Amino acid sequence: MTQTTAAPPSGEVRDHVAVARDVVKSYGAGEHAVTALRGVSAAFPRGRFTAIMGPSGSGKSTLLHCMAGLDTVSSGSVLIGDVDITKLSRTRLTKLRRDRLGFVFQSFNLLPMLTAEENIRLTGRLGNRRADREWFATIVDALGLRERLSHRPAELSGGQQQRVAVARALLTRPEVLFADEPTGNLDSRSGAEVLGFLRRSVDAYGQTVIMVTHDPGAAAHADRVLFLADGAIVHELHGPTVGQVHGVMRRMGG
Ligand SMILES: Nc1ncnc2c1ncn2[C@@H]1O[C@H](COP(=O)(O)OP(=O)(O)OP(=O)(O)O)[C@@H](O)[C@H]1O
Repeated sequence: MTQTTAAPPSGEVRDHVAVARDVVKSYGAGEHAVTALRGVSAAFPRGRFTAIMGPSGSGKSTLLHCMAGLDTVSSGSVLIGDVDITKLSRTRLTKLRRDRLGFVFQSFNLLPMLTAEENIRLTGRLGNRRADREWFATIVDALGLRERLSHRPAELSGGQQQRVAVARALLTRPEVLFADEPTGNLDSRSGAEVLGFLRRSVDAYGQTVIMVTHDPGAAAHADRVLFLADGAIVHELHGPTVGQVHGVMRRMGG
């Protein structure tokens, strides 16, 4: 197995909540085959915010989906904690996703007939213990949703709907929150609110966040930015500024 500097030796896996090892992903077969990931290795530290950037078609969403068990890999492995999810049966993978991972997508994916509160509680796995009630209240207040809990999605702005989706994703205290273009459908002010909350969830609650974005301003909220080009990680920034992210994207032609 080839290993890049981005992947830790196996003894260090416990410090990384998610690890990709030499992940290859091809779609289709024969002359129509497209290789979206060409042996990507990357480790995602616990309690850190990582952004994934790169030109359109570089493999960002494919990497996120493979890391989150939403898509299969062609070869290589993906660890969540110490579990290689590429080896799990479909049933066990579904359970792991439900129990240990959270998801936020560009489209908010709320159920239109349910209120904001019902959408947030949708996973149905929050008990009525005091700690659970307090966590629900903490998230709702931090996201400014207290006055909106009885509203249906159609009665909420895009930014409010995405905040409901973020609340739903965080309610189960996932080991990793995966976000695919979470601000892609939002105006810049609503986007900044959602990003500010993701940042606070990392700083205040130790949340691990892995986010795909096109937006250098969004990526600058992260602790680290990985840059993909043509299915491979080609650059990495720590403590990125908007200007630095722009600079790398410009050099990549993105
Ligand atoms: N289901 C699929 N079937 C066939 N090819 C696919 C599929 N999904 C992605 N691809 C291809 O894999 C490559 C990487 O796609 P991916 O969506 O991961 O890129 P991306 O960097 O997220 O792009 P964008 O920024 O435009 O969303 C592209 O060439 C894309 O056309």
